[in-house]
Amino acid sequence: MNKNELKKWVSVLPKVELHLHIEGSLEPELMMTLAKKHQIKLPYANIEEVKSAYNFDNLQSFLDLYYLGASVLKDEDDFYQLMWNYLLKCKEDNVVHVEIMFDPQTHTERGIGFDVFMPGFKRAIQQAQQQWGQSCLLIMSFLRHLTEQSAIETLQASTAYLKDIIAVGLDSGELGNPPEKFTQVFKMAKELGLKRVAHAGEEGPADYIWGAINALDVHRIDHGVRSIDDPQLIAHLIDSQHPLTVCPLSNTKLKVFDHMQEHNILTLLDLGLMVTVNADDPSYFGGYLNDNYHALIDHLPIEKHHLEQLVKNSFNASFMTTEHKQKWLGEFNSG
Ligand SMILES: Nc1ncnc2[nH]cnc12
Ligand SMILES: [Zn+2]
Repeated sequence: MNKNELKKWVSVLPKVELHLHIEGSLEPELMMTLAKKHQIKLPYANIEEVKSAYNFDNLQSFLDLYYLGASVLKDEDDFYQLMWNYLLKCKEDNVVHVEIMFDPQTHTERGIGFDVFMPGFKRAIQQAQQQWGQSCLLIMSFLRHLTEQSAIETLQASTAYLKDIIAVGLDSGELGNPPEKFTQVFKMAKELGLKRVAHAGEEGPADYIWGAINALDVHRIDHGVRSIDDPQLIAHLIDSQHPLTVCPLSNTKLKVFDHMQEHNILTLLDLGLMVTVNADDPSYFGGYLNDNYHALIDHLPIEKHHLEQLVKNSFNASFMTTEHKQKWLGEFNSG
């Protein structure tokens, strides 16, 4: 298959997305509509100005605009619309199962509680489930630039919605906020029966990946591309098959790699790590899941068997039931 054929083939393949921040799927159009609805002043005159502001030097320069953008989300309908728009993209990209992160503290810090955003998210998810059988799980992510106490309070505030949440995660500014800072709250989450993921080794060192594994007992590492700096860690990840949820367009937009041709995803995959492809914050980084696969096809010497492995890995690395997994992988193997 040539590159165009590979792109078409992967576009229609049933896929899974495991690293997606719902707040990072807020498109400029909805951002401007909601700013107007709630009379919120943003430093952008129009949609073109929003888009042209999306030039980032590093993770923090992105996070500043991401939190600013999220400030337009205020009532239940806003959260419904945000989730609904993303789920429509899943349908378009044939993402049959998705595990979506949301950042409660981005909203609770502004006085907007679980009783506002959770019903909005759930309404959209139920509707997508009913309309086309969309499978969707939610991951509650703690902001690591805030204190562990704030994360504990967030976990406590989520009590009424724990049945709707599959896992906890850890995101926001990585450098200076090692996983060990959140040992206690991850232990509490584990005792509540929640699964665990954490961003590590995106901008931060390989040591933070060890920290996420050893102190937080995570099932998956979000990003993890800096694992390449530590041969012992690479050996461990090959052995343990801890999945890495890699986000190619995000990594180039945030200058983790200067160019897609320098991305190490194929190296990690060929070494035998359990690597997956994801979009992270699609509206900020220029593409949804298919766009991320297409970028790899455009810039790396990636072949059909690599793509098959990446897609299979994301089914295997997901938190869907074994039965559900077997159903999809069975269909995949039978062509
Ligand atoms: N790529 C990313 N890294 C850390 N925190 C985030 N929050 C949203 N996207 C993020
Ligand atoms: Zn992320």
